[in-house]
Amino acid sequence: MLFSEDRLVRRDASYGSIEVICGSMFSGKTEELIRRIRRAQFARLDVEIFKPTVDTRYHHRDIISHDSSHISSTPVEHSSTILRLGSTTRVVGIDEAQFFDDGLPDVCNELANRGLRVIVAGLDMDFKGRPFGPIPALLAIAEHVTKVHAVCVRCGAPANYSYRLAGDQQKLLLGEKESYEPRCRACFFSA
Ligand SMILES: Nc1ncnc2c1ncn2[C@@H]1O[C@H](COP(=O)(O)OP(=O)(O)O)[C@@H](O)[C@H]1O
Ligand SMILES: Cc1cn([C@H]2C[C@H](O)[C@@H](COP(=O)(O)O)O2)c(=O)[nH]c1=O
Ligand SMILES: [Zn+2]
Repeated sequence: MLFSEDRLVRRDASYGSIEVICGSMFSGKTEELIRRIRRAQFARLDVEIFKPTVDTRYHHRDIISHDSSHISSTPVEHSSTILRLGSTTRVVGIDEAQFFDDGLPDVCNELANRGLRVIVAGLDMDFKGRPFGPIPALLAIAEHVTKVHAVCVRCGAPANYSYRLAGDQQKLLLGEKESYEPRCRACFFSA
């Protein structure tokens, strides 16, 4: 089902909401985040977008999808910095949220309680299939959750796992196709 924004048009509501877009690598999280942000911009709402400074893969500032869509963002070290928003900001986008500290859910709650629409995108699982960073807590407190799927590179089924090709065991390993493959459950666990 396509995500519907019809319920999000009440501009005078005193409370906002949290939306989470999650899934594996290559599942379209960033594309979906950019799509929602662009629609908010078409509605002439002030938007601010953040990403963690640790994600410097493609560009220092921009958020760039695997299909080269891009949008400007502000890299921040710590989630609390996101609270220093402009007073006219109505919509906040956050990409690669799995890399943020555990304070991110509280930050999102505070923004939503101030009346902002908060849209968060991030990996729900790491390369071992374990919940990743603050994403599980965000899934619990979000009003709206969208899980998107890539295409399993082995069998073509919907993929919800990010299989790491490299042997490194540390949680943080930036990369794309040279280091990771989106895989379905069967292909992930039978590797
Ligand atoms: N195996 C795959 N399954 C789906 N999309 C893929 C795959 N490999 C490459 N892509 C590309 O990745 C794009 C999604 O990129 P992106 O939004 O950056 O994903 P994510 O943020 O979830 O990693 C797709 O539109 C497609 O062009
Ligand atoms: C699974 C997994 C991923 N990463 C890194 C690899 C990429 O740089 C990003 C995810 O980017 P995407 O926009 O979702 O494609 O995260 C990691 O560091 N550790 C992992 O376990
Ligand atoms: Zn598969």
